[in-house]
Amino acid sequence: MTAAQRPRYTLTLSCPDQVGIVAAVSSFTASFNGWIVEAAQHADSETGLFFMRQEIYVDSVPFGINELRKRFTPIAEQFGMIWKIRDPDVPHRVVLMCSKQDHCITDLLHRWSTGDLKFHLCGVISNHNDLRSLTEYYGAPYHHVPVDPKNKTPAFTRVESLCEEMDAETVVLARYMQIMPPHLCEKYDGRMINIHHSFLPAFIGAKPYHQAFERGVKLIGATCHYVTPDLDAGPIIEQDVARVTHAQDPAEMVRRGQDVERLVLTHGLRMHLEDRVLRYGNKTVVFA
Ligand SMILES: Nc1nc2c(c(=O)[nH]1)N[C@@H](CN(C=O)c1ccc(C(=O)N[C@@H](CCC(=O)O)C(=O)O)cc1)CN2
Repeated sequence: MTAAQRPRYTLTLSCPDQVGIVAAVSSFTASFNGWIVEAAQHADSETGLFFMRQEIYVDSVPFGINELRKRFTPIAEQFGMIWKIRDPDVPHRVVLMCSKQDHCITDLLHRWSTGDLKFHLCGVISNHNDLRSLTEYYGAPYHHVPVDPKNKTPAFTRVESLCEEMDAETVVLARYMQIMPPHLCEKYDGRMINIHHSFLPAFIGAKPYHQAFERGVKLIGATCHYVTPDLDAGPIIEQDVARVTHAQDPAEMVRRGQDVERLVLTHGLRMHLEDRVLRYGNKTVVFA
């Protein structure tokens, strides 16, 4: 087994900044000869918040994860931490959502099938049937939930019950082209991820490439962000851009943009799955 394959606990925390946090957490780990293989921290001067992420070899901890959490609790309480220790033996349960565009979900399904992206795929939900055969090729359950534009409530009630039945921890909108109702955004706050096909905050809403063409931009892009009730305004996880010129029409912009979208979504999901994204307000710390 290589070092990279050696299982790790992931500890993430945020708390009011003060002297002694790193010392306290690191001394805690050292007190039982815990082996820290990765550590990162950020002190945000604007909010006075402190963020930390540590990876600790599981086999260096002489007791189980429940005992580890129990022993860490007094330190967390001392510093007023919001914290989590993730068990690598418990796979991250993910539901993917899509509409008709296949470039993002194809990339996610392939990377899931090869183990490049490590998560438990609970299933795929779509408002169209176009991507059923693709999904079933990968052996994943496909749930067609059509959306009636005149009354969307039944569809999103079904989406919510499916996500509950599948015990979804994270929901990924892989070019799912419906606006999620506020109650679902709140229920999956910080656990619903979208790929928007523009370099936000430019060109929110529908048809951003056409908006970009009309504006004559020289860069197009994609943004992976957490979903909030405010459309395409949630905390940003990852972004990237690609060059365009006067010579590209909207169709070519879409083609070039799709390569950016799929990589931005994959990278953003990877950061989320590895607990590298810590959210505060409408911003994030990403310990890439
Ligand atoms: N509550 C939120 N829902 C969604 C977000 C979000 O940030 N908050 N991101 C969008 C994705 N998106 C652009 O990336 C987007 C999708 C759909 C629409 C839209 O106007 N859809 C129409 C229906 C279009 C159709 O039927 O084809 C609508 O919902 O009325 C705008 C932006 C995903 N959802």
